[in-house]
Amino acid sequence: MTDRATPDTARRMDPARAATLARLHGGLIVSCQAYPGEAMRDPRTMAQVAAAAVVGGAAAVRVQGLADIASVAGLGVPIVGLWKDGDADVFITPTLKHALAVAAAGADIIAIDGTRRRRPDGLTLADTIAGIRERSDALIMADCGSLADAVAAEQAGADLLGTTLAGYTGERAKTTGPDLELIAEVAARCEAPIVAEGRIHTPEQAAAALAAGAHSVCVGTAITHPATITSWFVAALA
Ligand SMILES: CC(=O)N[C@H](C=O)[C@@H](O)[C@H](O)[C@H](O)COP(=O)(O)O
Repeated sequence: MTDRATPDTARRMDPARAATLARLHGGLIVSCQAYPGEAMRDPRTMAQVAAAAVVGGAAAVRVQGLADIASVAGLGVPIVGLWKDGDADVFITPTLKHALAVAAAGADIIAIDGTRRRRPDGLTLADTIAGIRERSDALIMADCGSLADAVAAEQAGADLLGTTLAGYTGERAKTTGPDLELIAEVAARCEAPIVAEGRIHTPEQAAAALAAGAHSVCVGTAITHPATITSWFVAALA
């Protein structure tokens, strides 16, 4: 059985990147994102939300947009950065150019679209990862939507495999909670550490994601999106 705490990929890594990976192991990544037009969409607000998450024990934060990434520097935890751009299917850090900008803004881990879909700049995922490696020391997290994506992303050289896009690409049903089946399938097939992400709404679901084989767990909405959380309560009262 693979020792997922120290997979081969981490053993081959330089010490700084391996240390960042080790800090995430068994930990909670809190995704702090506000969406276009929302009241909390302000880098200062997101930095305050991220700071509160760190006080609560977050092992890392995940933030969207170059200004937000820069605003969380100095929190003392690794930053997973992404840049959502465009209306096409591939919108999470869709191109090499976006990825390099995310690294330059201060991300320790660049979250990129990790699917097998065509990317807007025409590069393959492997080309994109190679281009990032040439110019940046950041770790690379592939946001995947299926087992086939995860297998391909690992082959392309991703350091972390996220289940972020499960239920959003048409390859998997959108489960009510986390896609635990996918986490287990990826854990059985891949050696790279898995970040369980997407629709994890309770501490019990977070623990179940780890038990299914995830290396770490990323929670967004249920911690940092008050409009949605409020709507859950309002719906329960109806
Ligand atoms: C699909 C997509 O665009 N996911 C985004 C990725 O960064 C975010 O909108 C999610 O909030 C994040 O993945 C965390 O997931 P959840 O909010 O379900 O805990």
